[in-house]
Amino acid sequence: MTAKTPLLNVQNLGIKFGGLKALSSVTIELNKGELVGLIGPNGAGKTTFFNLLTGVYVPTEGSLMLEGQKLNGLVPYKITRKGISRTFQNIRLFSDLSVLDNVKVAYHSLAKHSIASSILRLPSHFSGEREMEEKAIEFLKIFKLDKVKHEKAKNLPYGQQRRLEIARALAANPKLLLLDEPAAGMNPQETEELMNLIAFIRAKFDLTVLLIEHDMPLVMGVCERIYVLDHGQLIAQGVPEEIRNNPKVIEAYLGEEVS
Ligand SMILES: Nc1ncnc2c1ncn2[C@@H]1O[C@H](COP(=O)(O)OP(=O)(O)OP(=O)(O)O)[C@@H](O)[C@H]1O
Repeated sequence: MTAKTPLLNVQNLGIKFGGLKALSSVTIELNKGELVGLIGPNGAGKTTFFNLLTGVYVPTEGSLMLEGQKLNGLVPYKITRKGISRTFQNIRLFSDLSVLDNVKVAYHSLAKHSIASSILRLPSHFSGEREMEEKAIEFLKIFKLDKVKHEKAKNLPYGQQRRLEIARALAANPKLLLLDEPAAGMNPQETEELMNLIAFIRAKFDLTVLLIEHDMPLVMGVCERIYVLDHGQLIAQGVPEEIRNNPKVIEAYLGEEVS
């Protein structure tokens, strides 16, 4: 990758569902290390964009490149291995597994020890397991979840479940982390803590982050740049101050306050 190659390069991306163009000609570039927001009114196409980036949907137009490598047509687990992880708008944890196991599952997808060594219980299986557990616990400490590591995920309070989802996404060792409304349902104090946590993990893990969020103070406070979608099209991009004052953005939100 040359210095000028963006980490993520999305050109003229689009998808149709039957007659509906859910996304049309979307061009977005993210440079390594950036923390960027993706906003837009309900139904604008934000989650569809994440689903295209992660291989859940296959684009009907345009291209997707990560570090200069084409992602179009790759299945989700291959895209995870290439370095894109996500969280979901509606939390998707393994609710009956422990907090620790939820994070270890993400490691298993990347594990060096083979399935054969696991089945045969070879020494490499045990050292792999130990290493995985140690790393998982390290992550849980960062997210202040180590004390509840043996709890079932479903028994955690909502804010902790959201943090666990991010911890799990990070365990897959992404270059690009996609967060889909991570502050949804959080109270103001939890939201503030989350903002600080996102900034912290970006620096610590050398991440690039793309954040979908309806909480405008959060987006404006934490993101360096923002893209705005409306009816499947990109209507604005810029630094928070430009977005706040952009008439197209204000109109798209139909009088909703962009504070
Ligand atoms: N699998 C699908 N089949 C048909 N239409 C779909 C599908 N997925 C998304 N859409 C449509 O695409 C459009 C964009 O939806 P999307 O969920 O991406 O919006 P969003 O910006 O994430 O909205 P919200 O903020 O409400 O989550 C909507 O009209 C939605 O109904």
